[in-house]
Amino acid sequence: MAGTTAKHQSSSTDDQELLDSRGGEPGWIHTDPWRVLRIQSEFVNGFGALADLGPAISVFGSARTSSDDPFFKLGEEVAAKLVNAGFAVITGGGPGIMEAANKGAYEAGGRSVGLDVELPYESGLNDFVNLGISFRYFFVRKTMFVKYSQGFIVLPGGYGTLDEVFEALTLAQTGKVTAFPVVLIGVDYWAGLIDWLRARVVKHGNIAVEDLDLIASTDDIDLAVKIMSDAQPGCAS
Ligand SMILES: C/C(=C\CNc1ncnc2c1ncn2[C@@H]1O[C@H](COP(=O)(O)O)[C@@H](O)[C@H]1O)CO
Repeated sequence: MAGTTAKHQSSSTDDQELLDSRGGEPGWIHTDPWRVLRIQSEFVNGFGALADLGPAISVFGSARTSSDDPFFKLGEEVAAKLVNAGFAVITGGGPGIMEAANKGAYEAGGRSVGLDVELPYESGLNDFVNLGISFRYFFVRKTMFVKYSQGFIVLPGGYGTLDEVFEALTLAQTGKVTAFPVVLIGVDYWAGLIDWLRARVVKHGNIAVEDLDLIASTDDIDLAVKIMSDAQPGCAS
């Protein structure tokens, strides 16, 4: 079987120790209040490192995309175009689409940010990050993506990518973030999901039909970058 599944891992991470203690050893439960200090320090480090980043767009997508996949090239190209449009590029700092976007941003001479997370199977920051921060906790890192970017561009991916998409959509739907475009690159890849949202989720009344407008889907990376630029404060178009 391809890939790595956390349940088969013996090494633990701070995230796992915090979250995965159901019915478990009281020792961990008693240390959780103290863990708050460590979590706090992650927020402080992240806020400090990213405070002067300027306009930025996060680019997401599969950690498993290989460099010969056409979406890897698209990830590079869209990141380079974001840099040329005046944005820094933020990714999860890992392999696959993250590496593609960091490569595109780095080679275009832009800020190429990697927000890495401690995983049982370490991959570390890719070689194209020029501002890297490592996090122990997924939820701290996720705050940084939303707080320090003005929109998300999303290439094909799996659970991690879907989590990032739906977090942004939930925050936009509930008004926690405004003017926050989410553009999915790869019309064919995403069509099934968008069809399902329309045919089932809207139909059952679980989202409003207007909530679909929070998502754009295109194969045109120039359009994706334009959507990001047009959503910026002060943009006249
Ligand atoms: C799978 C492998 C390494 C994983 N390394 C990661 N490093 C950093 N960020 C990651 C990693 N894996 C997932 N993420 C986050 O989720 C998104 C991709 O998840 P998906 O399930 O692959 O779609 C990505 O945007 C990251 O934020 C070894 O190859």
